Amino acid sequence: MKTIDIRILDQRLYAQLPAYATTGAAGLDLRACLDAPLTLEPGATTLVPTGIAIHLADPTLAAMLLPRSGLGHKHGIVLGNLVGLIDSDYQGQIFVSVWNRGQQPFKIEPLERIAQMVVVPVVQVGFNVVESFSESERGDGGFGSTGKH
Ligand SMILES: O=c1ccn([C@H]2C[C@H](O)[C@@H](COP(=O)(O)OP(=O)(O)OP(=O)(O)O)O2)c(=O)[nH]1
Repeated sequence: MKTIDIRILDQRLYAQLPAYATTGAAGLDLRACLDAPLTLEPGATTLVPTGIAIHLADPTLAAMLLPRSGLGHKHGIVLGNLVGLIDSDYQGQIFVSVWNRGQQPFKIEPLERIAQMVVVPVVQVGFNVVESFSESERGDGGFGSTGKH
């Protein structure tokens, strides 16, 4: 198992520390490190601090921030950037862009689990500039070119 360095920037999270040891779940829940509840109006987006910083260090790793299923499906609380990408050399606090795409105001409580993070492998490639590609079955067909069934 790989380990990565994590800094706890918000003292309140020390109570949650066991959750930052691996649990077998794909995603690590990220908490809204707010001082007071924050109401997000329909259509509004806000940047929420998570109280943690990670240093992946290895360029073949990245972390992705994703919505929590229940919040997204039931309340329309998703990410303003749709997916957040954490670079392997980023060392700052992780922020979540929280977007209320729903119809109702949504109150974010301090330390509420607001999004999740998953560490993913990244293949480092070099680009070989060419004039044309060797033939493939699909060619340039895309965007529904194969029909519905
Ligand atoms: O949801 C996110 C997305 C990014 N980041 C941090 C980590 C990431 O490594 C850094 C830069 O993200 P990105 O490259 O996606 O942002 P950019 O808009 O291209 O800005 P930059 O010029 O800083 O690369 O911001 C977050 O904390 N939360």
